[in-house]
Amino acid sequence: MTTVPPPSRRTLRASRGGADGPEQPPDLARRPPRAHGDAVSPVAAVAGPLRPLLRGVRAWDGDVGLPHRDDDLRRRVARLELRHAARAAVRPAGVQLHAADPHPLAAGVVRGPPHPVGAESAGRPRSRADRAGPAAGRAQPRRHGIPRTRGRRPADGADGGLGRGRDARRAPPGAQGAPRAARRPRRECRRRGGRGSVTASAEAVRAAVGAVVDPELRRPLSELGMLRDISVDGGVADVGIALTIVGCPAADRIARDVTDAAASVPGVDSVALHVGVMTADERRELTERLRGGRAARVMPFGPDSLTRVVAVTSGKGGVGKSTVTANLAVALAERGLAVGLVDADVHGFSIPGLLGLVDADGRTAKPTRIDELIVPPVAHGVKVVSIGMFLREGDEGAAVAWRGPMLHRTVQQFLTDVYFGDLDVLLLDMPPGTGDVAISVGQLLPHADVVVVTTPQSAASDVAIRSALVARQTGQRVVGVVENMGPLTLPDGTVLDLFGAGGAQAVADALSAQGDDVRVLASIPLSPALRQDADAGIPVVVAHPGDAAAIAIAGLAERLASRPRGLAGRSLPFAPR
Ligand SMILES: Nc1ncnc2c1ncn2[C@@H]1O[C@H](COP(=O)(O)OP(=O)(O)OP(=O)(O)O)[C@@H](O)[C@H]1O
Repeated sequence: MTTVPPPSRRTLRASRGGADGPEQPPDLARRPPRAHGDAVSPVAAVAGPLRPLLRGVRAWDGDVGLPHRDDDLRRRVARLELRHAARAAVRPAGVQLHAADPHPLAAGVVRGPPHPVGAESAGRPRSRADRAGPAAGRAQPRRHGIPRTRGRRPADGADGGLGRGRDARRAPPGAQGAPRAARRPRRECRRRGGRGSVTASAEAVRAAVGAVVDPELRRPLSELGMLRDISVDGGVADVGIALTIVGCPAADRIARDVTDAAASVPGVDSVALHVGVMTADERRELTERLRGGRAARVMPFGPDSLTRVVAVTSGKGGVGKSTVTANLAVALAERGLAVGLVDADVHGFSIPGLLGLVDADGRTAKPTRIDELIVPPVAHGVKVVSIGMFLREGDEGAAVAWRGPMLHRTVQQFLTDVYFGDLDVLLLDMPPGTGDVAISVGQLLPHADVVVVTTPQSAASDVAIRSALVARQTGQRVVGVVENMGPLTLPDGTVLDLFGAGGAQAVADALSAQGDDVRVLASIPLSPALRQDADAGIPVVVAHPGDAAAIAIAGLAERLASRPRGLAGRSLPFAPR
């Protein structure tokens, strides 16, 4: 993947508390995240003339306003979509986060523009399933009765997806047929030379295709109910799949992986792929399954959750908290953990830019919406959500000027409506200081661990102590202090300590004196490489893993990952008599 440095990332950051920014509605699930970079969505263009017909319909389905209940209208819109898509698959102008797709779908397949979902830089170790290709993800013998160890494990889905534990509810293998109107023309893949006398069975093709992992949902297609009719006739595999939504940003990759998986089955000479779209009922069933039985809008990160929640905070702004958080998230993901990252710095969001989720034109990757569920983009193995992804196109540089209730609702929705799946670690990039968001997060996640970032300077460390004390007041546990922008060793061996030294230790000592023992977890030096990589949207732990700052961050990840979770707020697995 070629990631083009977004030169204007800094200018994209919303200024804190500016007054002229557009007030955004707080209900993110009602906002229609548009396909990334889509200048004019083909679906929107089609649905536009139908708007008057749709008026008065209360329940909206997908991001183009299709009504749930009017099936006839749905079919008409679907037919129009097909016709429109056959004319042109819209690509946005300008440079994209992905290089051009070398395997474009056949004309007529509705597809969105390239999307950084699942975006990976060249240097990032890929998940086991990714590394080995689709065939390697083929159904493995399931092991029953063996307790899962948390900690190091392959990326979501690579080890059986829904079978991962608590929220497991398996989808029926194969899915109901797609409506005829949603059928897409065939994508053909012909193998030269054939496989001699081997005869492929439809079951073998279904197993291979079903094991393909959806790059957004990170679960095998068979468990997501995305398989349709699959048959084999004389070496030709006829494979039907259903995407979750029209214009699914991951459509290209799914189609490619499915075709490759089917073609890898011995005896298959060519593959004819039919791409449809799930019905509203199927989507509803899917979102319920993804929630694992949890009611809509219920936070999955409560005290009994197995996900460790770590809020990264600072007293002062500009100490490198967001940069450290983004790199820490990637470093944890590189260790094989399932990691989510919530950019709770709503006014000063910068996480999308730091993780390469902003393209050269300043467009931020958009989450995919499946009904009420928001599927976050994935960057360097980390599922990311930020308010920057919900701003209207063209508004990315505008200020987010919200007061407490709006901020609270936004953070709450990030935690309830975004589908993170089964996470090992959820990191929150907190705004600096002790404002509304810090208090909201304290209320919503009182069992969270807190890491305090400070520079060595006393001006920063003094304020950092205060923000840690507020976290403690809400019940959160301060697990350590990170010193950033520490002394830098120059090539001639001299040491440049621009911000002095010892600030983090002072914070740790002050907090230990007033409560639990708090240690300095890492000292990250000033690093030109870290700064340049941050501006280019590539975490330094990926771009320059040998840099002293990257090594310090990797050490921080190691220390955090090996640290046991606190039991505060968690119910014990027995009842006293
Ligand atoms: N160790 C470091 N060496 C050099 N530059 C750094 C280092 N850490 C952070 N920076 C740079 O410092 C600037 C501020 O970093 P960042 O935005 O992460 O701070 P922050 O604490 O999150 O700020 P805010 O709270 O205002 O969002 C960025 O330009 C970043 O690249």
